Amino acid sequence: MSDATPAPHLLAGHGWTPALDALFTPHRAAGLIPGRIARVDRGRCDVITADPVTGTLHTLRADTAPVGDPDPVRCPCTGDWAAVDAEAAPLPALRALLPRSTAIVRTNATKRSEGQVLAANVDTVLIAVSLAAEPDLGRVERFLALAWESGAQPLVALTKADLAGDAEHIRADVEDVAPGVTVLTVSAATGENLDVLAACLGPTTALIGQSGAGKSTLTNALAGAEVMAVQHVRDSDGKGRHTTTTRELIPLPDGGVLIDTPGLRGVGLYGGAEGISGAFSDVAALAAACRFDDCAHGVEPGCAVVAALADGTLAERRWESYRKLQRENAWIESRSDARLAAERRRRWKVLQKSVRDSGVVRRR
Ligand SMILES: Nc1nc2c(ncn2[C@@H]2O[C@H](COP(=O)(O)OP(=O)(O)OP(=O)(O)O)[C@@H](O)[C@H]2O)c(=O)[nH]1
Ligand SMILES: [Zn+2]
Repeated sequence: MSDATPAPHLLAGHGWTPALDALFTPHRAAGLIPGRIARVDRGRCDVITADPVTGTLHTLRADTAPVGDPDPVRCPCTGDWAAVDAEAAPLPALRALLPRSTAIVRTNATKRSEGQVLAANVDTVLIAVSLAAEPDLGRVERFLALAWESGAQPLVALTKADLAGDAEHIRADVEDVAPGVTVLTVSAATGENLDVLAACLGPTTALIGQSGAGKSTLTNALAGAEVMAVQHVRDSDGKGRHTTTTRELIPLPDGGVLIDTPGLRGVGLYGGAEGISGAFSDVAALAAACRFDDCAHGVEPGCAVVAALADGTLAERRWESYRKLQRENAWIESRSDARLAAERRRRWKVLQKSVRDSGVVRRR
């Protein structure tokens, strides 16, 4: 090195930042090393660490028990940064998790009042929606609310564009329900827009969507390698189905990492008030323009929502979709663990903000 600037940290390509480095100081003093969790399964995880002597990255198999928590939302997950005790015996162990900047949390599919973290410390939430059939706009809105709630920037990829008759027309419809979000048509089969998509990704991107949306195929296309198993269904008997079951952190050729998540059947929001406001910023703006602050958008005079529904500026379908998500959120927030989790996320956000405001800025 001819100049005095320090070499970037070996984990910089995996999202390590000066802000995280500052947070890590006490752990470094305790002889621990930083690592990013690539996958978690049954009390163990794969954690990516850097060896400063050899200048190479290593994936360690580590024990997650020391950072286990009765609350599943606080348990280690893909994307978390951990303080790793590499010398622990019989195997390396996680000693602490760094505070999360963002987290995609949905309600657990089996225990509805419990949260499940799909990915942590994500900058971009890439929502894959297949164009093989007409997209369900309500489901797209639900994914968008989940994405906005995480604290990361959503991005929509309409996949399998090669199979759609009028991809541009559908894209315009989806864009209408996604204020503030870029919506791209892509095809892993033809390569359409893959370069544009790659340029839109943040340092860490999590890919979410329904099973069969083409997430693993897109991951492979973006990674430029066969890193994920793709569904191959033998036509005769429907057997031989391989779908994504674990989350993996995959480095991308132009820098940054991608987290593929298992296909989601249903997306239950988990403390989604901010997410719903983000996904429905147009509706929130209308509601703010009503004459009365406590307008119930029914019979009140000067209701901007009713006026927008009457003149068609706000679609009846979208208004109903908004109200449905709000009702669902009211129910889930009435559950104490969800409420506690929402409070905790607010505290994380405040902490992250104070880290950002201290002048050490995250790469965007
Ligand atoms: N024609 C076409 N087919 C595609 C494209 N991308 C994916 N597919 C097909 O869509 C099917 C599902 O793709 P996957 O990548 O396995 O979908 P997934 O979202 O990862 O599914 P899960 O792992 O179950 O969540 C496979 O048969 C792919 O070959 C595309 O761009 N064009
Ligand atoms: Zn109103």
